[in-house]
Amino acid sequence: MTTLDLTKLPEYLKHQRWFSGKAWPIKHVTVMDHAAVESGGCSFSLAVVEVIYELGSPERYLLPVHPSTEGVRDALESDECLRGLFDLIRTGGQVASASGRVQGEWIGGQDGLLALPASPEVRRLQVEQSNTSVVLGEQVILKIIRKLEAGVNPEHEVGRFLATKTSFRATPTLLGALHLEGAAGATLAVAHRFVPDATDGWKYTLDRLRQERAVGPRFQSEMRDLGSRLGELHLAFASATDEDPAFTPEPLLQEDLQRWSASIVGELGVTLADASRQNPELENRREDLIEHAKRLAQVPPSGQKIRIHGDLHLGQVLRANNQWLIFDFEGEPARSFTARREKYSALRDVAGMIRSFDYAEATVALEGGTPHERISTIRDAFVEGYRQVTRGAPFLPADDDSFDVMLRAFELEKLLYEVRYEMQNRPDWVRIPLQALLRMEASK
Ligand SMILES: Nc1ncnc2c1ncn2[C@@H]1O[C@H](COP(=O)(O)OP(=O)(O)O)[C@@H](O)[C@H]1O
Ligand SMILES: O=P(O)(O)O[C@H]1O[C@H](CO)[C@@H](O[C@H]2O[C@H](CO)[C@@H](O)[C@H](O)[C@H]2O)[C@H](O)[C@H]1O
Repeated sequence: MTTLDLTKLPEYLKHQRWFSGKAWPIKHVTVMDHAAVESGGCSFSLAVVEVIYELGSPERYLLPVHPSTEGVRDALESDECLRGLFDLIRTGGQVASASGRVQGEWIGGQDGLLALPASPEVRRLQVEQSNTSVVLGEQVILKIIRKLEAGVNPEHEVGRFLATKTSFRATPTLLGALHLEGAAGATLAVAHRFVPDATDGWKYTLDRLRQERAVGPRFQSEMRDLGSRLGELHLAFASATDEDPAFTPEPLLQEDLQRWSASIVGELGVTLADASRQNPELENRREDLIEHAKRLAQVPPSGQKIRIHGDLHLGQVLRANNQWLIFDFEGEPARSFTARREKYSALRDVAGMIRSFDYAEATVALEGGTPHERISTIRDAFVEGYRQVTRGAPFLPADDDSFDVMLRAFELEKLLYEVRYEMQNRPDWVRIPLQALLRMEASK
């Protein structure tokens, strides 16, 4: 691309909030594909660049930019350009790129456009994010993905499946997306229905825990509802037919249990080696924790593997109009798209949410509040709601013992992921999963 001064890009990238390679020396940046977009009164370059580091794997980023004398300027600072990108989505428009094309996709039908003016107001979200999200006309939330992954984007794939193939509506509906087709193919942006006056589940739960010394009947019933919504989501995933092979349930085999168990044992080795330096007490728990992980391999196989949320925690649910909505189907950011799209036991999501209750209680305790032992009540209410709607579902283990052993093993797996996540991202928080590891009761 002639108009982009590639020598200026390393400096530009290092100043961007969403650029995750700030700590690594960049060898060079190359353009994989680019398009000249002229839409909604704005013209800019939409480039996909590959950043090659001195060490480590290359990364791809989306750069919607205006070439300028200093190098480049972010085109998303302009409301006109944001509206231009959204226009491509809502009109299903396309623009040729150097080696493929940029293609808009609208699945929201005419209803999705009702009450949305031709030139909607743009409101930027005041959240620290690794993507850029804006609200358009208070109706649509448009997320422009900054760091691109090769392959099928799970957030788009899941949102599309739920919106077009199921009756599950406890999620902000996917309205459309923008894709780059061709050798550097990737989903560049997703548009969902914006839910006004929503509180995220993390804030909502912290407020409840700050206000209530004991878990009152209302909070308990809300947690039961949360469990039921998750159960309904899993029923929706499991309803897939052969038309959607990426979603159709598959039998859960002994070798799946063995593979998952071995992977948790491996993660224990790596994670405890690092974490024991911070808390040597962990070494005394090693054998018990390994036993927990190994019990997973001994469960008699029953049930199915299905698509799951994959990174479920309280920050991935919204509370609006006294209802829970589940969103953000991207999966765990540290895993590849292929790994995030794997079918798994549904209990992995149940375990993820249970871990989040512990985080919420620990956060309130760290603020100076005394822990009130409320977690088991919340957990029981959540699991009860889940079990109520999924009773007899073919994807769940056939007996209660297997359910319990599998759930504990997945809690351990999530705990280990959290220890690694916190050590890398928020070292002050690592004590939350570490304390939980120390508390995990000996395997029976
Ligand atoms: N459809 C929606 N309606 C209302 N608020 C939303 C919606 N989607 C996301 N949000 C808000 O925007 C924040 C960031 O969205 P998210 O999809 O989690 O982006 P990211 O994956 O970049 O973190 C969420 O924490 C939530 O508060
Ligand atoms: O929301 P993301 O998809 O980026 O998920 C990542 O970040 C989460 C933190 O924001 C992290 O979640 C962990 O902290 C939460 C509290 O902030 C807690 O509720 C979760 O239970 C805990 O796992 C998540 O693991 C990570 O993938």
